[in-house]
Amino acid sequence: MASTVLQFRDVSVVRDGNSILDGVNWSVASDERWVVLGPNGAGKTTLLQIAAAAMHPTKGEASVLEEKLGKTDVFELRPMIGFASTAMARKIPRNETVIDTVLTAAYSVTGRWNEEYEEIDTRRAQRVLSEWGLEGFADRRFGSLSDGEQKRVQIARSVMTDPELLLLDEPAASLDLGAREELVGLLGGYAASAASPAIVMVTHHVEEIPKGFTHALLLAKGGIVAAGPLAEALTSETLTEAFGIPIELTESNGRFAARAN
Ligand SMILES: Nc1ncnc2c1ncn2[C@@H]1O[C@H](COP(=O)(O)OP(=O)(O)OP(=O)(O)O)[C@@H](O)[C@H]1O
Repeated sequence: MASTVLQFRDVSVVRDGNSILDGVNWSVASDERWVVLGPNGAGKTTLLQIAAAAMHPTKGEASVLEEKLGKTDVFELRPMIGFASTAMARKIPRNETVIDTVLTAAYSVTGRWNEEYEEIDTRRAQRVLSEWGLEGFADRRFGSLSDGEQKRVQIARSVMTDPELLLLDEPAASLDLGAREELVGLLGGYAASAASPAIVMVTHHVEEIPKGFTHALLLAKGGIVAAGPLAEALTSETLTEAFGIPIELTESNGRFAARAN
């Protein structure tokens, strides 16, 4: 049976007197795959920071994996959350090998030092690499990889610990068309598996929504414009409202495209 992995009740985040998030009510179940869309500055990354137990709401209440933030040890919670973002990627040493980049997730560190890894960890890291199309890359240096390969390593790292919640902040940003399609295809396969955790992916482009994603959250100015099953929450009307320009959304075979109308 599905459990609730995220529960936001009236969540607000205030910085310098400005509401970055304003009264957000949102819940995510373990079998759901969410895309989060909205204009620059809408609060998407802030929302993801709370979901990652990396930030507390200023007001309201947020539960992550059924633990209330502020009343739980976030250091116990975080290993159960996979998080891939550009900020995270910046912490990975350029000369780290790909296998160590993935393996070190087991200790929540970046940069291998003196940790001891079990054979089972190494085997799991190798399996995860092959699942993300990275066979043969284990001994390559992270800094020598293409953007597309680096993005896949970051995701492989974030699923290494078998998380119960996977957060992806713009995983396809800066990728060329081929690399994007490869990544979106892999994410679609991952999303379709019942063994995969709940997924929340922030993106700027509806073209990057993989097949198999089930729900959408549209944010604007820190508030929710629409939230729910994809077919209801992601429409020309909701995109038009969120972005403040007339937008036409089209769908073909489970993939989306959008342009100004
Ligand atoms: N620590 C902070 N202090 C003041 N303002 C902040 C702080 N962190 C974020 N903001 C502001 O809050 C707003 C929302 O930021 P956030 O990064 O969550 O938006 P976003 O939707 O992810 O934007 P983008 O699509 O550009 O990445 C922005 O206007 C940002 O400048």
